[in-house]
Amino acid sequence: MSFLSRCINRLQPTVTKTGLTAVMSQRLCSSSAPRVLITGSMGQLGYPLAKKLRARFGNENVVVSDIVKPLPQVYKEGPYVFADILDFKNLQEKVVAYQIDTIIHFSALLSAIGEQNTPLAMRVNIEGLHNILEVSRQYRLKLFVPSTIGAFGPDSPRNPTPDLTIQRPRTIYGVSKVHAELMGEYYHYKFGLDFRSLRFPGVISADTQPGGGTTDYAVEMFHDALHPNCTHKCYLSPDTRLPMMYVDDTVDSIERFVFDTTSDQLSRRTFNVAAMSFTPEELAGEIRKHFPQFRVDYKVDERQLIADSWPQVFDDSGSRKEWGWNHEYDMEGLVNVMFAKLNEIHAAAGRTTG
Ligand SMILES: NC(=O)c1ccc[n+]([C@@H]2O[C@H](COP(=O)([O-])OP(=O)(O)OC[C@H]3O[C@@H](n4cnc5c(N)ncnc54)[C@H](O)[C@@H]3O)[C@@H](O)[C@H]2O)c1
Ligand SMILES: C[C@@H](O)[C@H](N)C(=O)O
Repeated sequence: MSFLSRCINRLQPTVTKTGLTAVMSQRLCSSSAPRVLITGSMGQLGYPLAKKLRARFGNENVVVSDIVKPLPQVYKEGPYVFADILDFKNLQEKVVAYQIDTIIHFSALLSAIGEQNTPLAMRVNIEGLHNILEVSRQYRLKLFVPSTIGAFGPDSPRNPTPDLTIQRPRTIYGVSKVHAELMGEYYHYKFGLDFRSLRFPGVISADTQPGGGTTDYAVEMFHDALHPNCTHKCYLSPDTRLPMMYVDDTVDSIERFVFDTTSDQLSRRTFNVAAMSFTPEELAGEIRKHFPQFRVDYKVDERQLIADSWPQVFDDSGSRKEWGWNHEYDMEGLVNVMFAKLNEIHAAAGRTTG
């Protein structure tokens, strides 16, 4: 029996004619390293994750995609492709051409920007997710879709917020993320899709900027502390407590959860992950240990209402127990690493800081 016939014989009888080709090509191409497609990879999380996965699986095995034109260096590091998640055929083509077996789906409009353009947020976060789920079902891919603290709302317990509780968010971002969690779980139980999701706190990073979230103030504070004025204008009140995480922990959690955890370790498909929680005033206090002259002027705006409906402290005991999650950075570690990284970036650009 030829290799090809053996592959065809192993196909499940329920697969349709179109699906047959998809599964066949998937099996013929399987090798030890996964073939990963990251959508929305030019945002805050995508590029750091791509770097980490490429170091482990090889540059060619991690295809980064977005709808934006990146800096020239991105093209030199490995495959970068245009993938609009609203274009189903375009997604199918990328999955087939690059022999993809895993999608990390990052494309989204975040909480604050989503409120400014609800129709677009619905298209990208809901219609786009439907395309990603369908392409993953059709080609039998593993699928990771991040969720967020924003998937909870004012009726949820806020301190701590457990994995399973009331979820009635009041932003289109939160509604679309609850939808993603439920649809992914439905595809898992109905079609056997290996869907996984982690709910992240606000992510803080030095070399990539956030894209319109409610937690962005925490990133901006670091940049402002290094500015000659050493002043930050904060759109949240001084005592607004929110869960936060350093980007290296975020990337580690995804790597471990998606690539080092087997399905039978998991009792469900969606988990909270946490690292620390702080208020603007507490972060400013930690920053003042490095820059004693650092000042914060508070002028709250509409993002306060969003923050007031979100968890203050996230209970991630499920992740710690079931798949061994453990964070590395607390608030002090975060502040140290952020200033070390930002100083490197400024030095490389020939700028002085402070
Ligand atoms: N950054 C955080 O604090 C945080 C926290 C929790 C969850 N998340 C989730 O993680 C994911 C990534 O977040 P991020 O901070 O990198 O977001 P981001 O806003 O920085 O990046 C999103 C990317 O999606 C792309 N995009 C928009 N429309 C698209 C389309 N039609 N097709 C393809 N790509 C499109 C954008 O060009 C952008 O590069 C999101 O799903 C977000 O909800 C992020
Ligand atoms: C929390 C997270 O989902 C994102 N940083 C936002 O604020 O929208």
